[in-house]
Amino acid sequence: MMTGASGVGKGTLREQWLAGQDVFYSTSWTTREARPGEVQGRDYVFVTPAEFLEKARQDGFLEHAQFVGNHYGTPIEPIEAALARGQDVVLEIEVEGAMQVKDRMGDGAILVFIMPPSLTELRRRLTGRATETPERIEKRLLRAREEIMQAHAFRYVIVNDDLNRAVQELLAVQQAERATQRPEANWTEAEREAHALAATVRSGALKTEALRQVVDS
Ligand SMILES: Nc1ncnc2c1ncn2[C@@H]1O[C@H](COP(=O)(O)OP(=O)(O)OP(=O)(O)O)[C@@H](O)[C@H]1O
Ligand SMILES: Nc1nc2c(ncn2[C@@H]2O[C@H](COP(=O)(O)O)[C@@H](O)[C@H]2O)c(=O)[nH]1
Repeated sequence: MMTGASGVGKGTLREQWLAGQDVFYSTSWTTREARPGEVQGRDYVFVTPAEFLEKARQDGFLEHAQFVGNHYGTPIEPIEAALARGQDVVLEIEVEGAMQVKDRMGDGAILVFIMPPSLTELRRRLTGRATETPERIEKRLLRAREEIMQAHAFRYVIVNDDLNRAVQELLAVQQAERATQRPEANWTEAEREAHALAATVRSGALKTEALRQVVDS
């Protein structure tokens, strides 16, 4: 599961990371307006607040959260169906929902936080994407500061400065996590290399001071 601030590049990374892979990407429900070019059922299931709240009342979400004035949630049924088919499931969600997944699934969920190189760069990316008003960009950046300070709660932290390197790190995490389900003696050389690379992006040694430097930069 990928989490991190809005505009850090989660969607961009996900497209490159999962290209050609047989995994299930969970399409979220949201109450926000569709942006030009977004397609109902592909980018999101766009619903009214009443429809969203009814689904939540029926326990139809694995997690759900409010983000800058809108509801977002991961519908549980498609995930259960994908897991029953034996597919790995990928979520791309904000931090409050990611915390809910962590609480609910424990070690069963592989949690990756995507970190921006700096808040200045995050602002540049949100502005460059041109999907939000200046006011909404400021609200998303405020939320980003809180989200970044929680990065250490996730198993891996990958900095999305160089996109290609970040994709390689995501692939390594995926390969390493799959390998750890088998005895180490049976790992291939590629799995050993992936494990070593994944170890460099474990969140274990992350200090609050380092997170503060990102939000102040
Ligand atoms: N490594 C990178 N270097 C420079 N620009 C990047 C990089 N990764 C992504 N971007 C750009 O940053 C912008 C935001 O990326 P993207 O939409 O993938 O973010 P996101 O985290 O999925 O956002 P949201 O959570 O709001 O959906 C896009 O314009 C994208 O092209
Ligand atoms: N908790 C959840 N967060 C989600 C979900 N789907 C997307 N998101 C995150 O919301 C913000 C804003 O998204 P945007 O499309 O309006 O830019 C971003 O961080 C998304 O990753 C979800 O199902 N649950």
